[in-house]
Amino acid sequence: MKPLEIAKDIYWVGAIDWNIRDFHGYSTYQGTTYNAFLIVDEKVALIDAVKEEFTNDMFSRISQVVDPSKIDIVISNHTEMDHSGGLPKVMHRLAKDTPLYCSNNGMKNLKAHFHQEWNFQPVKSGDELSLGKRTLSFLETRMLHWPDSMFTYLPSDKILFSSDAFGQHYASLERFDDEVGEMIMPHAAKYYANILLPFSQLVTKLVDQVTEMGLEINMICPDHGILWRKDPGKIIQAYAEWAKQTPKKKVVVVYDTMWHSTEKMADAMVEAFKDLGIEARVMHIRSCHRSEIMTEVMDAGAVVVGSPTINNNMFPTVADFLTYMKGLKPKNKVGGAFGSYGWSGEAVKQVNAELEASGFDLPNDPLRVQYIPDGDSLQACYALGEQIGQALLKKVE
Ligand SMILES: Cc1cc2nc3c(=O)[nH]c(=O)nc-3n(C[C@H](O)[C@H](O)[C@H](O)COP(=O)(O)O)c2cc1C
Repeated sequence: MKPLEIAKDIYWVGAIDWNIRDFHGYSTYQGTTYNAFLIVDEKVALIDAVKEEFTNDMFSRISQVVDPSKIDIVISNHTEMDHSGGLPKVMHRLAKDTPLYCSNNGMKNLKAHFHQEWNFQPVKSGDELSLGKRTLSFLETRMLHWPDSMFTYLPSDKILFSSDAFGQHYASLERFDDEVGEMIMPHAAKYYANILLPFSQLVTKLVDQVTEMGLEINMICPDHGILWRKDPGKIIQAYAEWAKQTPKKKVVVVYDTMWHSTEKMADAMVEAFKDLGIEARVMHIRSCHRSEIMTEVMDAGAVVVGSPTINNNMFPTVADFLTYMKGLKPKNKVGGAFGSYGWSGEAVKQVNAELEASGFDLPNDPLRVQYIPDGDSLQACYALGEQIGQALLKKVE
């Protein structure tokens, strides 16, 4: 468990969580890392900590650089437990009056988490903190993605410690973008789609602000995954693009089914998308994790959702997905609802209402088919696919 010197006297002292597969409902099929950083100057500063159960890994790495009890300053960029969980053990090892720098909301949230009277030193955008030869500055990034979030910037080395922004859930021995190459981008996109998407307007503002400030950046150090040193501008540019939510000529067909009738309807609609030259992703909800589906939804111009009726309701997995998607507030999308039923058929209307409440453009009435679709019903599904496809093409023109 060695630390890694990422720049002179600046060390990655985080932890690798190879085996986590579910991160608050987000599928992390390649694990994740909790990145913490140590700056050794006249004063020694620790930026962020790790998830509670990885605290000993972090201490072991820190110990190879300095005695952990010699840390003079602790900085918390974000209160969420995957970064702050280790803080009580850290603070316990340090002198009682060791300052803990965080945003004002960070102070409130840390108090609400740990109920400790640490020596909080709340900071706001533009505040500076000298470590000796180096000086840190702070930039509040409220609601990206919590009220307490902030960045810490080190102008002398042009390093931005960006908290959760620009992160990815990806466990590896490699620490840098140039060591892993392009394969990291889908992980970064998934992270954006599932964590930052609802705050896209703020992302756009932040990117503009950073550009206006002329902040020079040689390296971005997020709190998860690999660090961006080869081309940090690339991930900033990707965020600027994702934040626009420009609809693509692509439709995501999301459905569940008990006896394949709703699936048959989905297949007929997909034929229409194919004939219109529209890219389609077909995702059966119990085969695809909701966070994978959201990654596909992010750049799609249309999402059509199918559900059979079960006990006068939509299928529970469909409700799960719709609730999840609604919270992530995707924008600029055409929607549609369809599904099979037996006798009362409430599901399709419910799905349609949820899509409407989530701000989708719904060019058509929802389509429901009793039991197993026949040729005419499949024709109707094809026609619905055509109409949704046309509306999508109009949107992306
Ligand atoms: C446990 C169960 C409960 C059902 N409840 C309803 C219901 O309340 N109202 C209704 O219209 N159909 C109900 N159905 C019938 C299904 O909606 C119907 O079989 C439909 O064709 C299933 O579509 P699927 O093959 O896509 O799952 C129910 C079916 C099952 C198995």
